[in-house]
This record gives sequence, C-alpha cells and structure tokens, in this order.
Amino acid sequence: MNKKTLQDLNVKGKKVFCRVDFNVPMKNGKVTDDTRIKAALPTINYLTDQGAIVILASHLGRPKGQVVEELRLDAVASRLSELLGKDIVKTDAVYGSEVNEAISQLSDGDILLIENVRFEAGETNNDPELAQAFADMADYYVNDAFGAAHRAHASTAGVAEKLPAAAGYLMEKEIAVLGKALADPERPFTAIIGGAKVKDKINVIDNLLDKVDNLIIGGGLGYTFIKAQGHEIGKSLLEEDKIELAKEFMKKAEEKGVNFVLPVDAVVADDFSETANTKIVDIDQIPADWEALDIGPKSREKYSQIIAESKLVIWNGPMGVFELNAFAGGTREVAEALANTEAYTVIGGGDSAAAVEKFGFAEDMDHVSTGGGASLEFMEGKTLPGVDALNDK
Ligand SMILES: Nc1ncnc2c1ncn2[C@@H]1O[C@H](COP(=O)(O)OP(=O)(O)OP(=O)(O)O)[C@@H](O)[C@H]1O
Ligand SMILES: O=C(O)[C@H](O)COP(=O)(O)O
Repeated sequence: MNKKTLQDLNVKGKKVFCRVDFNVPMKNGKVTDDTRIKAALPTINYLTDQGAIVILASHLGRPKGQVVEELRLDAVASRLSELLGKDIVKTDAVYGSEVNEAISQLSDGDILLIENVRFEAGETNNDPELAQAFADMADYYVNDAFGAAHRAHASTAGVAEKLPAAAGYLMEKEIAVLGKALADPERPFTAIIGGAKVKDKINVIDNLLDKVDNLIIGGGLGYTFIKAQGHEIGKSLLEEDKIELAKEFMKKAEEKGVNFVLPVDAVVADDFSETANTKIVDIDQIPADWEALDIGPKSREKYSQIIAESKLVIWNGPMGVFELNAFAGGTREVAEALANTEAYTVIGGGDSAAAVEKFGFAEDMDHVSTGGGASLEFMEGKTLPGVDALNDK
C-alpha cells in the first residue's frame, strides 16, 4: 500500500482521531459479535502504548442523521473497555462542548469514544463542517475502519483532508491481503461466489474473470446461470433480466480459459422452511414446483476437490440458505474444504464470514475480512474512498 501508516506518525503526546468500524451485531443492548472490536485492538494499543490521546469514532447501524437510543455506542464502549482491561471515556455527543470538555480531561494513553457519528446528518453527506469539527479534536487522523472504507463520509474521507492522515494496522492488513490476492495471486487461484443475487455480484464476477483460474458459483445466484444453460429451475431464485449477462459471463470465461464451475446437483424443497420436504436432484431435474436451496453432494465434492488443488481461494457469499439447518450443508462443506486446504484462504466478509464463524472454522482461515461491502467493492477493483483519502507515502 502506498499510503502512510502508523509507523509514519510520531504520535507521542498527540491527539489522534481514529476511525474504527464498530458496526457490530447487537441484541437486547449487548454486543453479540465483537470480532470487529477485537480487530481494531492492535491499532488502539499501539497508539496508547506510544503515549497518544486516542479519540475513537464509529458508526453503528443506519440512524439517518438522528439520535436513535438503541444505536448509542455505550454497549460497544463497555465491551471495548473489557477487552482492553481499562476504563475508557464515552460521550453522549458526537462533537461540541461535551466532547471538548472530555478531551481536555484526558492524559497521554487515555481513550475516548465519541457517540455514533451517524447521529449527525453531516456524516453520510460528508459535510465539510462536520469533518472540520472532527479535525479540530486532534493532531492526526488514523483510519482503521476497513469495513466502512467504501463510504465517502465525514469521518472516513472528509476529515482525512484536514489532518495528517494514515492507515491503521487493520486497514493496512486488509488492503495488503486483498491487494496481493488480486494483483499477484498464487496459482491455481480460485474464487467462490455465492449469495442471493446476480445483480449484487455483477462487477465482482466481471473483475475476477480477468484474474482467476477457477470461478465457482453457488447460492441463489447460480440458478440464473443454470437457466441460461437452458435448464428448468422450478421456483428457484431467477433474475430474468440477468440471463443474457449470465451467458456473457460464461462466454467470457471460455475466452479467458477460466474454469467456470456451476452446481451439478441441488437440494430442492417444496417450501422455504426448515420443515419442508426435501430431495436431492441433478441440476437438470429440478421439479417445477420445487425450489433449489442448497448445492447437492456431487457439487460439494467437486468444489472441495478444486479447493484442495488451489494455492489461493477467495470466498464471498453462501452456497445455500445456510441460516436454515436443512440447507446449510453445502456452505458448511465448502467452509470445511477451505479449513483443510493448503491454499491461502481469504473470506470476503459479510455472510461468508458469519458462516465460517457459525461452523467453527474461522480460526482455520488465513484471512477473514472485517468488511462486507468494502471487501466486495475492493474485489470489484474499485478505489475505496476511505483509503484514497489517506496521505500518500
Ligand atoms: N439457493 C438459494 N435460494 C435462496 N436464497 C439463498 C440461496 N442461497 C443463498 N441464499 C441466501 O442468500 C443470502 C446471502 O446473500 P448475499 O448476496 O447477501 O450474500 P453475501 O454477499 O455473502 O452477503 P453480504 O452482503 O453480507 O456480504 C443468505 O441469506 C442466504 O440465505
Ligand atoms: O457493516 C458494514 O458493512 C460497514 O460497517 C458499513 O456499513 P453501511 O453499509 O451501513 O455503510
């Protein structure tokens, strides 16, 4: 990465405004998955060890410029404090006199977390005045919020223009791993793309077809490709307006010599429910009134074989409706194959990260991205505004 990093800043005795992505799942006022908080600890610990005064900022959910009580960051502050093993200060305001007063009380090595930045409408509008209010709090800006790096907001992009701005460790690592994978991959390089819709994965499929040796398709989006091959898919997910595009992708794969891999069988159900009747059928035998909700055993074996023979695998999107046990098998087997392969394995965030966590394989992966949308946009080859705004080396 050609951007400044923590090593380029001398933060001792300085105030650092550090954007993190603490947009974590919550239930009944408690953090239910603290992965993103843990992932920011190396940067926070480095800054405090160096004797900086650390002002942390994050969004939580999409409160749309208003105060939403359930989206306050108090529970996040408690969890962070537990993980750090020390007290931190949390303000109820995003900026203004309460925050200034709190900052004035801090000593070197102290940490303050301001309130959910999206309580201010200026955050998502990238309002220069809000960006200036953030900049006025500190001497330096550090962005460690890879998960929000695809957003050009006041705390991810605007503020970076007003202070010396560098990437944190998590940001640096995410960009290094994903960047190396796409620019200089070990081969065979395999990408596995799943999830619900073709429309959400158009750009990523298009970009990856220029880079990979094998492109494996699973999940709901696969059935538009099966339809494009001329098979009937019953009530399975279909995007009628993407059939031509699916054909173009398969043609592009052939031209590029990419092994384009579609499911050869499926688990079909007579209802979208845990208690539905199910059966396994070959992909050209999906009954008219049934819906394919997972890849079948022959597909799982084929995918696992390709994964075993790869040197690098990137995975984004589940192979079936993994939230329901009856249709989780394909996603679980792909996760297991990734856990067992010698290949370098990269999980592209979002649902795939949730799936490897759910099935207990997260520790076996080489890199589980903390970004859902951000890693997808990176894999599409897009520039991330939160990275772009940082100072060049
Ligand atoms: N065959 C299928 N039929 C219907 N839904 C499916 C099928 N396969 C997967 N899904 C659903 O697709 C959803 C995930 O799709 P999505 O496109 O959001 O994936 P993702 O890109 O991993 O998510 P994220 O945006 O969080 O990274 C899951 O909720 C899953 O249940
Ligand atoms: O969870 C995420 O993907 C990031 O925190 C970004 O959240 P957003 O999609 O609400 O901008």
